[in-house]
Amino acid sequence: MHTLSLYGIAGTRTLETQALAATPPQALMERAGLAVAKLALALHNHAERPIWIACGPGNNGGDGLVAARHLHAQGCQVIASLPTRQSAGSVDAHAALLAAQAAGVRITQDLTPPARTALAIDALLGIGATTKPDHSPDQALHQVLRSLNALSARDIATLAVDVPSGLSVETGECLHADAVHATHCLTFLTLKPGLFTGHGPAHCGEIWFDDLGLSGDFSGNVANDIAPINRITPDADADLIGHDSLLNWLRPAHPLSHKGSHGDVWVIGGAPAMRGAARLAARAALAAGAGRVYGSMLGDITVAGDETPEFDSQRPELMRRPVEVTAPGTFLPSLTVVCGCGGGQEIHAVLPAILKGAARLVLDADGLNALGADPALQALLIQRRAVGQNTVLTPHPLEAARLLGTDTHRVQAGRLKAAQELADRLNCHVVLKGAGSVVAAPADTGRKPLINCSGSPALATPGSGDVLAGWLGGLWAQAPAACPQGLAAAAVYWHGLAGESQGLGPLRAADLIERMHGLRSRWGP
Ligand SMILES: NC(=O)C1=CN([C@@H]2O[C@H](COP(=O)(O)OP(=O)(O)OC[C@H]3O[C@@H](n4cnc5c(N)ncnc54)[C@H](O)[C@@H]3O)[C@@H](O)[C@H]2O)[C@@H](O)CC1
Ligand SMILES: Nc1ncnc2c1ncn2[C@@H]1O[C@H](COP(=O)(O)OP(=O)(O)O)[C@@H](O)[C@H]1O
Ligand SMILES: [K+]
Repeated sequence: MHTLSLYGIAGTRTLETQALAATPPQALMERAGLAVAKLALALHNHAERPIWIACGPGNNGGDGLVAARHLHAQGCQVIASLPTRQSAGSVDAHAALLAAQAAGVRITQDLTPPARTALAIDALLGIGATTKPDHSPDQALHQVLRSLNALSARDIATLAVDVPSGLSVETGECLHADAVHATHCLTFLTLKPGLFTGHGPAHCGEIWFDDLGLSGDFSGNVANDIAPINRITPDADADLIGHDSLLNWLRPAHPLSHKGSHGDVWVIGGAPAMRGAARLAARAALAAGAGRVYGSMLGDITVAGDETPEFDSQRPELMRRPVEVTAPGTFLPSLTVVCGCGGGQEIHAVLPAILKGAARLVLDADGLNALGADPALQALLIQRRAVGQNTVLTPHPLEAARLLGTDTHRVQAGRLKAAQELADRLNCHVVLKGAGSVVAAPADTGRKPLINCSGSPALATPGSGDVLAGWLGGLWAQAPAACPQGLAAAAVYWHGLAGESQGLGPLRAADLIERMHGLRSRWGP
């Protein structure tokens, strides 16, 4: 899959208005409803059991009613619930209701799903959903949301039309406590950011896309009932990271390359009791392909009592280096620094010199906490870009909240905004981790945020963030002039693919490194 544009409500509405103006009445809704019916048929494994379609009062409900008509025509047992006394809202939705009634679809105000429902279709709310319920009776809406969730909790296929009802397509936050957990989501016209970040991945299941014929068929012809559209493509709100982010990493190395051509990484972290974090980051940098990887442990190493002369006795390739950050010539241009992994309180003392000296810096974990607590360090970070030094911060949501002076809930309620705000405030690149990681660049670069669609809960395991930071450092060392946002995109996508390859259960961090390394040899020529 290639990088794809993501549009929030405003961009989607712009495209929808253009599409509506270019098509005969009801054509778009007919097309959307037909697409829902086709996917529903593919998912419907029990022909003798009913399909329940929960239809809301707007056009999302209209899509559901069109689907109901088609499925009924195919001989399926269809029951459509309209949890409102009003007739469906818009002209198109009203026409869909009349057509479904005329076709003999069973339409009821009974909000309980039929017994033995085999497939549920959530056509309650789409992009017109608001945070403050403005439509009564709310009780009815909640009852249907709960019924849909009860079905999906019993592993009954639940197909969300355009968006799982109650999920914000802008942010991926839940507008309702009972937002639908779909097993499939068929989205229309645009891919939307909220489907891929925050709660989106947990609520959408498998995501399908139908552009309703707007971008033409494979031969470049737009569908014949769509007039030539004088299209003004709105600015996308974000891009979805695709396989093309890996393009530069799928080529064999230059035949004359040597370790000196692959750059150096210096990992600084691993305070007592957290040595493993620095080792994981260093191993990851090495596996990502950095030429030479050095590691420094913070704190008095004799205190730990478990030290060997090597940085990592399991990885003799890694070189130990003293934590000497002020000596002249320390920060050579070939050096990429990964700092913070298990750094503890001790990281604070070395950060000023690192922020002043490192040409390329990945700052993670305790490095971020030190930064959040000290405005002087933030000032040093802000100055870096002006002298050609680049930084990528890799906070998880709590670290991001500390940096922004807010709480995790607020960060998660607006992940794109939070990542962008951090990038702008601190004048650096930011990877906001967690499902649907967001990679933001400072606004003056003109680059929109990216959302990662790879990944799985197999990555929710200690040390996987250290691996990401080290891997990113390892890639950056090999491509020192590359755009940090593109490198971070490659790193999160790669990391996510390795997580997906695990299936169930955690992918322990040391194994994650090997999995990421193994993927590359599998992609190779
Ligand atoms: N306009 C068109 O022709 C097309 C529309 N499409 C569908 O139309 C949807 C958008 O339709 P609408 O703009 O009518 O919006 P929706 O159908 O998403 O929702 C609007 C309706 O829901 C009610 N509502 C909103 N938030 C609520 C809440 N929190 N609690 C209770 N009720 C609430 C509103 O009062 C309104 O009646 C898309 O998501 C898509 O499914 C697609 O079929 C493409 C074509
Ligand atoms: N449920 C999930 N889905 C996708 N990615 C996840 C999930 N849970 C964790 N991750 C990824 O795993 C990594 C965890 O990093 P972090 O929280 O810093 O862990 P640690 O501090 O233990 O290394 C991040 O890259 C995050 O995006
Ligand atoms: K829906």
